[in-house]
Amino acid sequence: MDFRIEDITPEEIDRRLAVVEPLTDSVRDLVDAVIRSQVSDDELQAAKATIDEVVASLRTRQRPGGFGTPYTREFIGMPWGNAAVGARNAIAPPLRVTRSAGLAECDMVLGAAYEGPGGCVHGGVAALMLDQLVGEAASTDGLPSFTGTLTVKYLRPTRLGALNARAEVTGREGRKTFVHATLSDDDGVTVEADAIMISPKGFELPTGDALPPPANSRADRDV
Ligand SMILES: CCCCCCCCCCCCCCCC(=O)SCCNC(=O)CCNC(=O)[C@H](O)C(C)(C)COP(=O)(O)OP(=O)(O)OC[C@H]1O[C@@H](n2cnc3c(N)ncnc32)[C@H](O)[C@@H]1OP(=O)(O)O
Repeated sequence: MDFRIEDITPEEIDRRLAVVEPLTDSVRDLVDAVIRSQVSDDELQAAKATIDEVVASLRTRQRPGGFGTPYTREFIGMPWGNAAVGARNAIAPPLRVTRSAGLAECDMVLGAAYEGPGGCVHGGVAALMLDQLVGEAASTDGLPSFTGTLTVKYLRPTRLGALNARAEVTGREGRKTFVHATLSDDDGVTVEADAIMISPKGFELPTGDALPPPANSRADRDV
């Protein structure tokens, strides 16, 4: 796993986020536009040529592998490639998670890019959102955890649109943390999940303190 240190200041994090967040938003918009566009085939082909040019320019200098999760010396994480929260990842809705002891919560809007059954959220996407939330709830006491087991129960179809996700720690036993999570629409819970999260053996934070909130967005940095 990539836990590299990047020795940068909070101001430099903000500066980088101010550049990449709008870019990622535009790519997100592009994904949605491609799915829902009703322009002609000629216009679609012209769009492809334009997009290919942009991709080629971005590939002139490229990091090998994934983005990883760099940390500052103050242990602020920058998981900007993360599939649920990453500031540089257009696949991420992105989730803006609020945390308190043993609790993680967020509102989100899942649009056309997250469709499984027609008009509904893909079951794997629902599991992805809940996996992130259980990870964040389990980590609020300072140690990161891996998902060991995630059991997902789909109670009824989740319509695309505005949703809320919530995860709460229900117990701890040695390195194991038990977490219950829900995904809800305006009418109540559509998906629930139970997770067993495991802290890595012998892992200690360099500071010995609780993790500061990760810097996934300028909104997080304002907290
Ligand atoms: C202020 C706030 C700041 C907040 C700041 C937040 C920042 C941070 C947020 C990050 C949020 C990311 C959220 C994404 C979360 C993923 O997506 S994680 C990726 C998916 N998961 C993985 O890839 C995990 C792969 N598996 C593994 O690496 C290893 O199997 C594990 C899970 C680390 C366990 O390995 P291990 O430590 O060698 O386990 P082991 O010593 O054999 O067993 C320890 C105990 O766990 C149990 N156990 C082991 N494996 C499992 C299992 N799979 N299932 C259930 N129990 C198990 C054992 O039975 C044993 O129990 P006891 O005997 O103690 O009762």
